[in-house]
Amino acid sequence: MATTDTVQSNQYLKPTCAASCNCKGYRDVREASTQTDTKVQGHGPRLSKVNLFTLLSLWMELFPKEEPEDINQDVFTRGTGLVVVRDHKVVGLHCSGPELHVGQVAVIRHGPRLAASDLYFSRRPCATCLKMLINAGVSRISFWPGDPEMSLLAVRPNGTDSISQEAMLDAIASEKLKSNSRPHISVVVQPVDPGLQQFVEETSRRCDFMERVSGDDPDLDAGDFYWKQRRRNLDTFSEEFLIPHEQCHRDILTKIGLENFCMEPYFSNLRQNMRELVGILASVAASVPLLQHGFYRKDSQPATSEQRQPQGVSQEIARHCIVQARLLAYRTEDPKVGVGAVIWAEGKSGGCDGTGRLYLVGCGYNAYPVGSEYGEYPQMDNKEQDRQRRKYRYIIHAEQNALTFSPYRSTEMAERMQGEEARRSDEIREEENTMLFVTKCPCDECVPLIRGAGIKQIYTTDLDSGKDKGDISYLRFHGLQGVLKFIWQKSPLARRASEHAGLHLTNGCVGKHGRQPEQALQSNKRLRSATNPDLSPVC
Ligand SMILES: O=c1ccn([C@H]2C[C@H](O)[C@@H](COP(=O)(O)OP(=O)(O)OP(=O)(O)O)O2)c(=O)[nH]1
Repeated sequence: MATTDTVQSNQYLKPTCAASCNCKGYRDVREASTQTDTKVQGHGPRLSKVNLFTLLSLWMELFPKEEPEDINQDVFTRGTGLVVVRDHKVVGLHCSGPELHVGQVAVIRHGPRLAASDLYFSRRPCATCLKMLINAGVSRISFWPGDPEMSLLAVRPNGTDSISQEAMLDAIASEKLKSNSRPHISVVVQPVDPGLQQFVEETSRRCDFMERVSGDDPDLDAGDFYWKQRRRNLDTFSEEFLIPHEQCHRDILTKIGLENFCMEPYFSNLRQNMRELVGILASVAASVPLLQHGFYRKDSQPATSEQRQPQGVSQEIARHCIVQARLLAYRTEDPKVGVGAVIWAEGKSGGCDGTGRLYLVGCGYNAYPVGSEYGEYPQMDNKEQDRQRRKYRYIIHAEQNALTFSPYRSTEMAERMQGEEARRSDEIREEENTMLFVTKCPCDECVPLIRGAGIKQIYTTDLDSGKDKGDISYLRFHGLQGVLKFIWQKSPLARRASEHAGLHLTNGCVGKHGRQPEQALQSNKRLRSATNPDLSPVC
């Protein structure tokens, strides 16, 4: 019989686990959610670590596919996203491959390193994956409580049978595996901080990427444009991740052993939390609209031997990775500005992952040093006041965290590896194309680190480039040699069209402070007809 934890006083759903799960529940999860996770004073609401992992898993399910969809998979198997976490740090981002389910991908990619990992799936994994993951010794398997990987919602093409025999057998087998397994297999969807949804909407609408979009087109009603993007995302993501009919959702939960969630108030709270998280994903994804903009090299870059380096990933993949970084930024500890960074590398051989040859090297957000008690360090950014009490000397930048927490750099991992293997895995590989995706122009402190670490390409916005803010400056980025810079800007095609139409364009150095006042932008509101997204590779 399933167990159900009590509900918190605010009537939000407390994370609960299904039958046979002996995890320590909410306390366990809170412990997993710190860098300094106490409520930050004077700070916007924050995404909990668990919800960040959950959102990243949903987003990974939507990773743009370069290969045609797998012809072997039937309509009942749904693509799934996965986040692998060790020591509370993300060490793998994956999605189902052309031939393999994402759980199998994780076993192949991480092997024995999966032991003691926590896995966050965008769907309840099928029995085939589950048995291998249990065998690999993972600590926890958490999944989004929607339609499972072996779909219970899919309809046969001829419409005769709504639930396949296979899916039912799989649900039974998964339950059996769960009840006999050591790892905690559960649903962990935490309540969203009050005000977080609104905070994410506002900050997404005004983030550097949107600033650039509105700065490039003074006639654009940026607010309206953003809301339309968000609405579209919300419709798509809701269809993908939510189950509109309550009874249908209850049926699915019951079939996958989560009948405890079907009771009130847990059921309503669960659905509310799921809706809020999908809303957050829709807002963040709307903040990097590919319609006329994308990541392109600056015209002004001189043609050098740099051009012999491998060219970049597709616009869709670049945007996907930047959205990952924007999600990470909602874990920031800076009271004013959140920054997120992800580093991906392109392996030499073809991968079994839905990400193709790309694999995660590291990710991070700006925060105080690990283990800090919040309040130990100054958080002030008022430039008029005492320099000793400002935040700048203490905050670890997003790129710095991403470089520090590479999956292969944990001490435990290094101890397990020996000799050449340890040496190679401990550094960014010279022969591979390693790419940094960061939501803010790298500052002068980070530029030499990026080059020194062997990053080959950067995808970012350059709104702050050229600025000297006293405590932090952005003067070295454009002079950074030997690293290809793909800057968020209008596509060359859209730029030419705008130039023809005589539109004013911001140059990357004007930045957000050079933008026209909001009021001026609001005048003459007119949504320019959106051209087709430029789907060509970045160049
Ligand atoms: O490459 C970078 C640059 C900055 N940061 C973080 C560090 C710090 O937490 C924050 C500072 O950003 P910013 O320059 O925007 O400072 P601000 O406090 O927002 O100042 P201003 O209001 O002048 O823009 O951004 C990074 O993580 N990576």
